[in-house]
Amino acid sequence: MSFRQSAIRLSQKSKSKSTAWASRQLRDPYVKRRVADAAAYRARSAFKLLEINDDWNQFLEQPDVKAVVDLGAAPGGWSQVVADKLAWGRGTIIAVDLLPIEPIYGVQTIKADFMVDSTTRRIRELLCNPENPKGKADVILSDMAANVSGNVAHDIEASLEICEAVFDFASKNLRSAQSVGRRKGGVLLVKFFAHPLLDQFRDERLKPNFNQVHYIKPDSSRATSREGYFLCQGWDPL
Ligand SMILES: C[S@@+](CC[C@H](N)C(=O)[O-])C[C@H]1O[C@@H](n2cnc3c(N)ncnc32)[C@H](O)[C@@H]1O
Repeated sequence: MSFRQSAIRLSQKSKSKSTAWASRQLRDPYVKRRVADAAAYRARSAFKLLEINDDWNQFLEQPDVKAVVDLGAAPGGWSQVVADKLAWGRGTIIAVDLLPIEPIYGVQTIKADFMVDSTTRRIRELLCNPENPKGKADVILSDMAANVSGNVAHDIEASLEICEAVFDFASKNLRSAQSVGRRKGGVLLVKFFAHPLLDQFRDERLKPNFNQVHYIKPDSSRATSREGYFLCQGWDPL
């Protein structure tokens, strides 16, 4: 087959792929809701956080929750949900992403790579204020995901690296259940890609250090995706 024929085949294939994507988008109830909703969230992923928060004792709405860090936040759907739950102005919300985030009232944004030390230092500086002199976070959210490469081993390794870095950050910056006086105080919600190595991460890192750890696959997360979330409540370090 000539190069031209192959190119035509490829373009037909990618056309049918993009048609399939478009028709899936049109059928997706969460995309429909986002388009129809007057308060339109910036991203479909906002519905995942709304669903998880509703299903798990509204952890974002607890009166002692005053500082939230949202990692991998662009375009800002989760931060919009958090700003809403924290009544647009109560407390500190810090959103971090490699990509720019359009301003959201009540949210401070950092455009940087979370995986470098200067970014975690910057987050800590923003968390520290007279009401929160120790600069602790009550909730840390991570929807961070590296670009999918198609190479499963590489993608799993990238997910594990992100989860480890998020856990390390949480271990230094999350308010403990004891200091809040609530068994479920100090919450980490972190996205991962399903693999036995991530189960090991949950068993060795998360379970010994939180009072409760749940595996969550929200209804609004596509069934075909390997993504899941660990919801960890009650930071109680060993
Ligand atoms: C699924 S999107 C997040 C969607 C977001 N929760 C929302 O509701 O709008 C994942 C994000 O992780 C970000 N990301 C991936 N690696 C990152 C890193 N090392 N540092 C900061 N952000 C990162 C990507 O740029 C991307 O915007």
